[in-house]
Amino acid sequence: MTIYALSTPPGRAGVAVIRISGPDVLKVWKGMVRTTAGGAKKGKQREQEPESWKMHRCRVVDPISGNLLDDGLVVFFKAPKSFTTENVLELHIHSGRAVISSVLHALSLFPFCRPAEPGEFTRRAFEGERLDLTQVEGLKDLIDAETESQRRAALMAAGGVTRNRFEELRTEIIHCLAFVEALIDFGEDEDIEEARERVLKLIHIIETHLADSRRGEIMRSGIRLAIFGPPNAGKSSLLNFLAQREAAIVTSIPGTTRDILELSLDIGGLPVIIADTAGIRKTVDLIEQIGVERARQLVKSADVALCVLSLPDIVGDNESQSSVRIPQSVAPLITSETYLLLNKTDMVDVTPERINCIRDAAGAAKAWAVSLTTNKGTQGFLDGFAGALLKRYDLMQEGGTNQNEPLVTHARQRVHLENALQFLNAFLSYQPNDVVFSAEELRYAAQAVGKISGLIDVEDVLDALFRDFCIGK
Ligand SMILES: Nc1nc2c(ncn2[C@@H]2O[C@H](COP(=O)(O)OP(=O)(O)OP(=O)(O)O)[C@@H](O)[C@H]2O)c(=O)[nH]1
Ligand SMILES: [K+]
Ligand SMILES: [Mg+2]
Repeated sequence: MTIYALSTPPGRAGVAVIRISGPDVLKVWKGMVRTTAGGAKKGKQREQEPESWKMHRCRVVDPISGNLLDDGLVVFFKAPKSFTTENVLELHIHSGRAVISSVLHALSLFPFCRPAEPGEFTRRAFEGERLDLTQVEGLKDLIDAETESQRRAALMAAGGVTRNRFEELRTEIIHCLAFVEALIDFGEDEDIEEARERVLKLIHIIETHLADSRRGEIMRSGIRLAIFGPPNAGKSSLLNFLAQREAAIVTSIPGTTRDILELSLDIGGLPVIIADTAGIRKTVDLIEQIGVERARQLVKSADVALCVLSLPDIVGDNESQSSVRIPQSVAPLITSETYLLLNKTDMVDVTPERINCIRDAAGAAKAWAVSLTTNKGTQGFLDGFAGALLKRYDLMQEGGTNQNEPLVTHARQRVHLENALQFLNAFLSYQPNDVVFSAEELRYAAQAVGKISGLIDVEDVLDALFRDFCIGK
């Protein structure tokens, strides 16, 4: 069936693109497109196949009445060199409600045409093996990308870089398998050691990919950042500063924030889902108790935790570390990965040495000092905090290559990769003389990685590989 859909957002704009894909695209061309190219071609247009991958100036007409619907441009993509691998036609028309609906209505008059389902063009691209699943995921992520880092990662996946990296892993497993199968047929015992060493290396590579702290998945969905601390430290003031608007209520009454308030922000090009929480303290107020418990849970489950402390409340008069009083209620939530924001420097200022002292006393990763009312130090904090997040999540920033970018960006990919790892470990657990059974494990491992792309059958590749093998190896 030939399918069609408006591929641009509906509404008033310069241009709308209607995409048509399927076996009968040329019939649509003949019925609705009148190119305005002059000369000899004019009369022949109805019979000839249009020149592919070229913009043609055209009039778009109703296929039955021949009435003019709009004036625009058309491109024909000849199969298989099109997005869907089928014949594709793109009508570039004026983006107005009536223009679009008249052209869509005209398309519906063809008995062989129907409106496309959501994602159907991409599905056809997958079925035509134009895209594998990692590219389909990348394409979806590209459309959803809201920050620079998301755009870059999605583009890598959509462009096939991710696909190639998984394919390299799979090819290496298949090489190991081919090696073991050759042993079964013509085996010499020493060779099994070589196969085991190659599998060990592979295990190491896959383990490294899996030990990425879920960076790729976190970057795609957004880094979950929890702001926490004692009441009145300035947590909600911080949220408002980061959001650049009065999103949360700020008052001088301790216990103002009770529920969790979440916002999505872009910090240094990274997607961050930031949460303001209730000030953590012992309280008899039932509602506040629930808020405090929610805050504790959120801090524990967040990707990044930022503790806000009020300087006048925590420092004594003398400069020594022993004079720092980290409130009992928040101290257990501070870990070596927690960031500290020391607020209210307008009331008590601190030297950089003193900041480091407090950071060490609290056992935190990094600390900055600011005044959220006067804005002193806030730009330095923002730069430093963004830098710390970039270092933690986005290796591309540090003159990195594609190889540094996390390979796994979807939970689905992780599951298959973990399965592959199990099969490879199972291969090693066999006695060296159990070659026949252990080979099966390699086959499963290759299949597990193959499921990530969703395209290829292991047998096909094995056949192709063996064809290139010479007897004796
Ligand atoms: N002097 C001074 N006061 C500040 C500063 N930042 C915030 N405050 C004040 O501190 C009080 C508490 O601020 P909030 O932002 O509501 O503090 P919070 O941590 O969200 O408080 P709870 O929601 O009650 O836990 C308010 O009166 C703010 O105006 C600062 O840098 N200097
Ligand atoms: K408050
Ligand atoms: Mg608050």
